[in-house]
Amino acid sequence: MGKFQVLDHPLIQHKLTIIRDKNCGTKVFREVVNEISELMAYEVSRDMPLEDVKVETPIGWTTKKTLSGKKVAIVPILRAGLGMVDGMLELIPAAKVGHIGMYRDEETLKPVEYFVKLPSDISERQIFVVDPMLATGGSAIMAMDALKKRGAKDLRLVCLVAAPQGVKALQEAHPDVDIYTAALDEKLNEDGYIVPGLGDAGDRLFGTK
Ligand SMILES: O=P(O)(O)OC[C@H]1O[C@H](OP(=O)(O)OP(=O)(O)O)[C@H](O)[C@@H]1O
Ligand SMILES: O=c1cc[nH]c(=O)[nH]1
Ligand SMILES: [Mg+2]
Repeated sequence: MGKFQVLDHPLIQHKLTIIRDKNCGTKVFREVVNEISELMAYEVSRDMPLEDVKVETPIGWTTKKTLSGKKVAIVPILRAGLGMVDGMLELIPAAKVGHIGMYRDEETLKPVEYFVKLPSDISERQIFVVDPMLATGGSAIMAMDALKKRGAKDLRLVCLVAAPQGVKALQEAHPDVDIYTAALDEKLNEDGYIVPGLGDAGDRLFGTK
């Protein structure tokens, strides 16, 4: 089973509370999602492998560490995942960015895929799929299916708020995928929204309804 981790650093918890507030407007929502994503990038990259490298400081030669692992791809699930890309890129600036377009049918809550564009070497990259909300898990599962179909192997999901049902469904469908979230909330309501959650993340990021 993949790792499941709640990244509950005090700064992350504080910032998440700011965007849960229904009176938080689009500008602040977008800025704070960006800040949380940057903090999460720091946490989810903790286990990146290192190797020794020789470096000459102004004082002399030494052997120190440098990143040695796979190259990274950040893959947002459109639209809401886009809000997490810039924050991740702040810390992992050489990452390539793939896109998976998906929306949830409002009646059935089933995801509908409408766009996939990935780096050509996706099978060799460590992949961070980003999406603020893991609700029923349908979108994340379909995104992982789409990635694996195109050769992706090393997959992690980074989200802001997860529902227990979504975590369970994703773990069952893709037991190899690690899941990182800033919060594990209580449940889903009858419309498939996370309770207490933060509402419709895409609408709040982009000012739509
Ligand atoms: O776990 P699930 O039940 O599949 O729900 C989560 C999905 O719902 C939201 O996207 P939405 O369908 O609202 O599309 P949007 O980002 O374009 O608003 C969210 O960003 C996730 O992708
Ligand atoms: O609470 C939820 C559930 C799905 N998608 C959202 O944007 N919010
Ligand atoms: Mg939405």
